Amino acid sequence: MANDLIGRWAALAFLERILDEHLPLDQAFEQTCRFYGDKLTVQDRAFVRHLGTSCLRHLGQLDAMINHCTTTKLTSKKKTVRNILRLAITQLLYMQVPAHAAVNSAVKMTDKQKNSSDRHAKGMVNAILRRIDREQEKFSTKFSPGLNIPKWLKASWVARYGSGQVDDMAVALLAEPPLDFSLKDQTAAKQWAEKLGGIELPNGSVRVEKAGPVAQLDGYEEGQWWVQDTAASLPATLLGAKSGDRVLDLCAAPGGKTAQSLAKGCQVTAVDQSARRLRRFEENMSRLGFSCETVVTDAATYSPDEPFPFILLDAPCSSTGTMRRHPEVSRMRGPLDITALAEIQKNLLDAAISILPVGGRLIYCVCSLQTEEGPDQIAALLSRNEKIQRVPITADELTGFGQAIMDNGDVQTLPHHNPAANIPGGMDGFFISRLTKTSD
Ligand SMILES: C[S@@+](CC[C@H](N)C(=O)[O-])C[C@H]1O[C@@H](n2cnc3c(N)ncnc32)[C@H](O)[C@@H]1O
Repeated sequence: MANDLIGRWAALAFLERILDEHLPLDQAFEQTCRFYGDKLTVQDRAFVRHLGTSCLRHLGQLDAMINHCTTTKLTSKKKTVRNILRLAITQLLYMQVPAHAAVNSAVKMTDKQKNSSDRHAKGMVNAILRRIDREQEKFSTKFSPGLNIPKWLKASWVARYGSGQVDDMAVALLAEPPLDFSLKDQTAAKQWAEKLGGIELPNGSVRVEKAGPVAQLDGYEEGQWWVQDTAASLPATLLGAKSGDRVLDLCAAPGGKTAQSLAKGCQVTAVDQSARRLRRFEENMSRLGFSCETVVTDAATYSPDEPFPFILLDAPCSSTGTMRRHPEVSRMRGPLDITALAEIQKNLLDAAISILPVGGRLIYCVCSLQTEEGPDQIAALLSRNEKIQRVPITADELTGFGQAIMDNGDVQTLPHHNPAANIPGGMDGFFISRLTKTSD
C-alpha cells in the first residue's frame, strides 16, 4: 500500500460504521471510500474491504482473545482501542500481514487517539499483539469459530440443527464465499463457466472462486447473467412456471428471481413496496434486456385484476442465511427483530394466499435460518387455513441439493451445504415451501 496507515484508518472507519452506526456492509464501505476519496488506491480499497470483512467474520474469536490477554475493560469508552486491536489481530492471524506492519500501525493509531487514556493504552496494545504474534499457533486454534455467532443466535440454531451442524456452519461462515451467476441462457452454462473462469453447478448456475469487480466481467454489459447465490435461484425454479405463464413476484426487488422467470419467458408482474428498490430493479432488468409490469405497493394489500396461477413470495426477513456474504447481519439483528419480522411474514403470507386461485402455486421463501421465519410460518399457516396444502419438493427436482430437503418436503439450505460433493464454497441459507390452494 502507498501509505500503510491510511488503509488501516479507513478499515477502522469502515468497521465503526457497521458496529456503531449499524450500516449494512456495502453502504458502510461505499461511505468510507467516498470519505477517503483519492487517498485510497484500488489496492487500498480491496485491503480495507478484506480487512473489515475478515474482522467481522472473526469478531467473537477476536474478542475472546483480547479478553484472554487483558482484564482492562475495552468497552464503550475504549471501544476504538478494542477495534484497533481487533483489526491488528485479524491481520496477524487471518491475513498473514507481517507482524511489524500489523503491530506498529496499531500502536501508532492508538497513539493518535484524542483521548489521553486511550493513548496510554498503546503499551497494552503493543504487549497484546506481540504476545498473540509469539503464540500464533495457540491463538489460532484455542478459540473456536462458534464464538463468532452471538449467543442468542447460536442457541436458536443449536435448537433447530444440533451442535454438530452449527459447528460446520460456523466454519463455513469464516470463508470468503465464491460468486454464483445465473444465466439468461441456461443452456450456455458450459460456455459461461469457461469465459468467467468458473464451474458449472448442478442447477445451471456458474460458480467463480474469485470473480473481481463484476461490472468488468465478460457478459456484464451485454446482460448475459446476473449475480445470484445458487440457493437463491432455487425458489423460482421450484415455482415451476413455464413460458407464457403469468407469475406474480411479490417482494421482487432487486429482481434476481423475477429475472429467472423472465428468462423462461413468463409474463411477470413485479411488486415491491420500495420505489427506490424498484428503480434498481428496473436498472437491472434494463441491463438484462428484460421488461415486465412493476407495481410499487404494499404486497399485504395488493389485489390484482386477474388471478395469477404462480405466486412467489420472497418475504423480508432477518437474512441470517446470508451471513457468508454479510457477516454484519448477526450484529445488527436481535431476537425481537425475528418476532417482528415473523408477524410481517404472516401477514404477507395470508395476503398472498387470499389472491392465489384454486390449483395455483405459491412459493414462500426467506433467506433465513430461523425457525420462526420458516417452518413455524408454514406450520401455523397450514393449521389456520385448511384450504392450503403443501406440494412437497422432491429430490429429483433438486439434483445436488438433496441434503436440503426436509422430511415434510420443504427445503432448508445451510451455509455449509455444497452444490455437489466435489464443489466447495457453500451456499446461502434459504427456507423454501411450495403450497397450493385446494378450494375457495
Ligand atoms: C428479500 S428481498 C427480495 C429479493 C428479490 N426477490 C430478489 O430475488 O432479488 C425483500 C423485498 O421485499 C420488499 N418488501 C418488504 N416489505 C414489503 C411489503 N409489505 N410489500 C412489498 N414489498 C415489500 C423489500 O423492499 C425488498 O425489496
